[in-house]
Amino acid sequence: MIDFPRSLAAVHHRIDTFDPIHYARTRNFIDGGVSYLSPYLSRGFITITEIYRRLKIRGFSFSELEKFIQELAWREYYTKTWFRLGDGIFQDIRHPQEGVLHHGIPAALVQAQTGIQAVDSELAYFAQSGYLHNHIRMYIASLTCNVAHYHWSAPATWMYYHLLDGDLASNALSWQWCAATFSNKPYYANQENVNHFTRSEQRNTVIDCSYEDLPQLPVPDILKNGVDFKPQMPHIPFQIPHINTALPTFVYTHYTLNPNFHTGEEGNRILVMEPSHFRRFPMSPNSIQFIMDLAAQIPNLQVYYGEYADLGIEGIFRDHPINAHFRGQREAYPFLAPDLMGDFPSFFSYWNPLKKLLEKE
Ligand SMILES: Cc1cc2nc3c(=O)[nH]c(=O)nc-3n(C[C@H](O)[C@H](O)[C@H](O)COP(=O)(O)OP(=O)(O)OC[C@H]3O[C@@H](n4cnc5c(N)ncnc54)[C@H](O)[C@@H]3O)c2cc1C
Repeated sequence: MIDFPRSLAAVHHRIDTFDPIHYARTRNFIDGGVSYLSPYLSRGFITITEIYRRLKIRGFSFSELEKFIQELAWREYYTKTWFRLGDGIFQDIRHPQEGVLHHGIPAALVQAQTGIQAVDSELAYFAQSGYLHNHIRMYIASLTCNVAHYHWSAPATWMYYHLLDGDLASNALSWQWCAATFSNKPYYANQENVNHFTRSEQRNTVIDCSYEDLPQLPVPDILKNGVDFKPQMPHIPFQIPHINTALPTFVYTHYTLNPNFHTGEEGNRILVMEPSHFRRFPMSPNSIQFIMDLAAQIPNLQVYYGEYADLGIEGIFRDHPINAHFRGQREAYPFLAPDLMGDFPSFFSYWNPLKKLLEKE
């Protein structure tokens, strides 16, 4: 099981030993050279800009970095879409999901019994690991939305709950991309594809057929039984933070938990975890513990489990859709190219101009 260390030094070490060239060749394989940086990115503990700078310092050319930066740009694109649409990302974006027969989650997912060994072996310890390879996430979404015809929303909530890298934009929009409510066609993977990228040789599963036949399949019996998802509410001790009103207050959220934020400046530091948010978008005890462990790396950070408005302060914080309702001093979100503005209706309408700017640097 992959380890996610909590210290900033360990995260820097992970970036500094990452091989973007090997990544470009192998990222789609279950044993490929992926970065395992997503939990830190989702929590804002490191930013894409910081990663990019560290890789540039190591002397990689843009073409050597391109595949990895392009993947990071997907995260930026999804974040930008969240800024643009707000809560609209939690509904079918372009058009309703076609052919929906079920709501809820296939019980086979929760029980790790889809019959597809490469998927089940990852699902079996997903609640402990808090991580799934991107291709496994895509297989799960294909199976759930396009083979078993469940609406994407409840399965996305279940996956988000367990992921240490849970990011509402990357999550909802990736599910919507697979379910074709945010893309042009549904994503399908058959057993041959699963076997290739997971280095397995399984046959006779519910998806062991051609790409012509896969969309026509009746819902496999093993995926018919749906369950409702019953998350646990986080247990975070309620504490009224001590605030020195003579000093500025730096406000963090579980999406903007950056140790470099106004580092070295004197001030109050408060991580705001809003119960109203966690009731709507629950996270597992493991994910909450991960947030607490990262928060502990920031000196003098007080954890406040309560509503921001009830603090009665106007803090200084990094702009993010999660804190759209905060009052105070909003500082720019650290995008790779802060001046690149626009609506970007598709990923490539964002990536093409971004690539041009980065190539010039
Ligand atoms: C159904 C589904 C749900 C997902 N839910 C989340 C989620 O809640 N949080 C999350 O961070 N990512 C999510 N992803 C995207 C992606 O799977 C993870 O970011 C990636 O697997 C994280 O592992 P890594 O850092 O080792 O990836 P790497 O392959 O090393 O990628 C590096 C970084 O690029 C970005 N990236 C890579 N692939 C994608 C992608 N397909 N979409 C968006 N960004 C990408 C991420 O920031 C990632 O950390 C989801 C994908 C799917 C298909």
